[in-house]
Amino acid sequence: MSAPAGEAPSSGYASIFVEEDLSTAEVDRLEAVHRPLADSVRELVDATIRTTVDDEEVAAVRAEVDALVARLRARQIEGAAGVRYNAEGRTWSWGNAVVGERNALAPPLDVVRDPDGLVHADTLLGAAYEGPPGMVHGGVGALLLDHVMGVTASARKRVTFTGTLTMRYVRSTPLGPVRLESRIDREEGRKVFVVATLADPDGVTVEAEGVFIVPRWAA
Ligand SMILES: CCCCC/C=C\C/C=C\C/C=C\C/C=C\CCCC(=O)SCCNC(=O)CCNC(=O)[C@H](O)C(C)(C)COP(=O)(O)OP(=O)(O)OC[C@H]1O[C@@H](n2cnc3c(N)ncnc32)[C@H](O)[C@@H]1OP(=O)(O)O
Repeated sequence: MSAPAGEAPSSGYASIFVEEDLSTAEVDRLEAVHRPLADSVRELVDATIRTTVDDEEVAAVRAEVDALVARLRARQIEGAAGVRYNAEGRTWSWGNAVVGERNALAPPLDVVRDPDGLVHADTLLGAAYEGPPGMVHGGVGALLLDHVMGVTASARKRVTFTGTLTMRYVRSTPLGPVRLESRIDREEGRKVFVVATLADPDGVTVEAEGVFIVPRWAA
């Protein structure tokens, strides 16, 4: 996708960075209403994978789930949730694949930025994130690292995009509690070099390096 220098691409990003006339209190209130629904759907995903109830019960549950989907679809937005912000500088991206408050596919992940520049997040990866038996899918590790590293690079509210991401899978990551840690290594012009790790309780399982770029149109 290319755009004239200094402008956001005309399709795609420009239309998803939307300013909305919604107070921060109202955004917080809506999140408090919708987050528990995503939590329940996350439970549904886990239960769908692990259930051993009989065939008739599976069919009956499916009918109920289909009915619930129809109720939610009674009123919905067009397309994806996008990235929105208000006049107070509050941003929200409810569909984000890693931290979307309404996204049950996203593991519950709170990203914390320490004053010394360390960005970290703890989460619990269950059956829905499996790759090798009992282990975290390599792509899921990359997904979480990409996001946490992107947040790290986007310090001071600048926009960065992942340019190049390199992973070294040191050993398999068992499903269960994991911790991500990330920090800026150095900066060169619009390029931000970030280093990060994914770890289980016994130590580092994946080492990552990434080049995150402030796009020409956002510089
Ligand atoms: C993504 C949504 C972000 C939402 C942000 C919202 C709010 C902001 C607040 C907080 C942010 C919070 C969280 C961040 C969230 C998530 C992280 C997830 C990140 C992603 O999920 S993001 C999606 C995947 N990502 C893409 O979809 C990128 C597609 N791509 C492009 O959009 C362009 O390709 C771009 C922008 C990469 C470059 O375009 P450009 O025109 O600006 O670059 P240009 O050519 O001028 O190069 C300038 C210098 O970068 C070097 N360079 C160029 N490309 C490189 C590459 N790929 N690797 C290494 N170095 C590269 C050149 O070699 C030159 O280096 P030198 O100056 O030394 O010569």
